[in-house]
Amino acid sequence: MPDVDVAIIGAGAAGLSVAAISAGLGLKVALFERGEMGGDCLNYGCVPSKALLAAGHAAAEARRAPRFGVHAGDPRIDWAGVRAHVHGAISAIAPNDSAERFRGMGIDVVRATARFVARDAIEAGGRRYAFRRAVVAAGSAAVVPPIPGLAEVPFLTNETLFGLPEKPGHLVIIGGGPIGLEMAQAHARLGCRVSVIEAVSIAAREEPECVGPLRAALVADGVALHEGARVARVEGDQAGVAVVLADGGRIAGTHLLLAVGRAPRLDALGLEAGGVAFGPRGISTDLALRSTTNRRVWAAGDIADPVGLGPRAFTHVCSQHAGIIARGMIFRLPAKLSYDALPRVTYTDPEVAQIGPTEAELRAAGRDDLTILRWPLAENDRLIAEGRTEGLVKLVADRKGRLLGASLVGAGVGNMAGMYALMIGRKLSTLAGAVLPYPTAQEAGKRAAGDFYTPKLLSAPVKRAVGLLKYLP
Ligand SMILES: Cc1cc2nc3c(=O)[nH]c(=O)nc-3n(C[C@H](O)[C@H](O)[C@H](O)COP(=O)(O)OP(=O)(O)OC[C@H]3O[C@@H](n4cnc5c(N)ncnc54)[C@H](O)[C@@H]3O)c2cc1C
Ligand SMILES: NC(=O)c1ccc[n+]([C@@H]2O[C@H](COP(=O)([O-])OP(=O)(O)OC[C@H]3O[C@@H](n4cnc5c(N)ncnc54)[C@H](O)[C@@H]3O)[C@@H](O)[C@H]2O)c1
Repeated sequence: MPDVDVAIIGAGAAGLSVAAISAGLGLKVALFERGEMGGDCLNYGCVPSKALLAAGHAAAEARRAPRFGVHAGDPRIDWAGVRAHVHGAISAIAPNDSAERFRGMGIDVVRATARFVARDAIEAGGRRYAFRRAVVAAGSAAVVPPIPGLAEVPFLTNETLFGLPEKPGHLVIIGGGPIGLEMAQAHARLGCRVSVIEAVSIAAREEPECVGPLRAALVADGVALHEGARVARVEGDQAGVAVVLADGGRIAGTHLLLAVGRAPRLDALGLEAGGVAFGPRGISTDLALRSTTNRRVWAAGDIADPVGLGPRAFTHVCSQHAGIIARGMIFRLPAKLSYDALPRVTYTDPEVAQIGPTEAELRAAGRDDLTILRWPLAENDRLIAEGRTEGLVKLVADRKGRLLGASLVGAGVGNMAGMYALMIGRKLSTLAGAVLPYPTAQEAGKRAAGDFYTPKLLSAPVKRAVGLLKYLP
């Protein structure tokens, strides 16, 4: 007889979502967490990084104010105040993810490391829990690459960066993906020297047309970008730490941050004992997020490696996964994961948002029926009024005008991502015909969508028809 209906390993965004749904539907749930409730997003990820960015953006706004005729002087950064804001944001959200709240839902929250000891049993805190179904939501951690010398120098990851008591004098960041870039801009705007060392090019996954404005903004913020740079080794330096490049270059700083990607937390899970197949990218699942080898087990969040799609490390993907698991595991309905309309936003200034695939990804998948529509933000009245005209909206549609992907760059464009996520697969006429409030940045997308129909609307047959219609009474 199983002890619990659902056993969940990990109380991050994914595990908490599955736990709340399962308990809400009356199932007996055990939730295992060895670290902080709320996982990465709350404690070491989205929340502190966005809070730090908010502080950096506030400083940048103060520096920008003279262009409006407003002179507040150069901002003074009080690092203790910045830290208080970051940790205040975590504390304000923490009750939502707390053990007390989840115990209040009737969930057995066990603060211990959990591991499979059989295909239908988990051990944690010295107790064995036989389960009907299990969900592995153990997340991912920062990759520590095999760079010579790294073991001998102090370095930061997302788990230690936000706990740093002192303001870094010169933050050297290895990796120019979303973590590296968000943290580079936040620290630069808060008065730190920042260098980013990127092996390929910054924001390499993003639409190249969107990366240009971001690169220009980072350089304007004073971030030293070293793209196409190969790290040969790291070593101690009188400044703190130095990164030596393969071309002989040397970048010395006070602090080193690693932001070179994520690896699934597969350690300590006893996946072999559970008969749960996994690979270097995570737990192998089908598109219903069910383990390919143990049909009692599902995976959710960063640790899931669904066949053909691969892992995606976003908090909103965790809730998408929870919905898929609820459908398949609890309701026994067909469930199939798709990232066709998945949004993602890098919260730099300007923000970069991608909804669905990029043009390059669609072309690589063999799509040759694409219509590309662009609208520069320089022609948007609201952004002109606010002095933030850099950026663009780029829409990729099929021949019939159905939206396949959208790429945005500009101030605050992340707030528009939801609208495009709803638009994926729909005709652009929905957006072109929508009545949007004036003046808003969203109008740029409506104008881009409208361009799909303009040539048809102004065609000779339509003009002829209008010519005849004018004679009607
Ligand atoms: C700096 C940074 C910024 C980010 N910003 C954003 C953002 O703005 N927007 C966004 O959508 N995403 C963002 N992300 C990604 C987002 O944080 C992750 O996708 C999300 O937190 C993953 O949630 P999860 O539940 O899969 O894993 P986690 O949050 O890592 O939770 C897994 C939990 O499992 C526990 N655990 C692991 N093994 C065991 C075990 N054996 N027994 C018991 N417990 C165990 C861990 O302690 C952990 O608490 C960011 C990430 C980082 C690092
Ligand atoms: N705003 C958001 O939604 C947000 C923010 C932060 C993180 N995240 C999630 O976390 C994930 C991880 O972010 P990340 O930035 O750590 O990883 P990433 O994989 O997105 O980027 C890592 C970068 O490091 C570079 N790199 C790797 N090894 C290197 C080396 N030895 N020297 C120099 N450069 C090297 C890569 O070329 C790549 O550009 C993201 O993919 C995303 O899913 C999301």
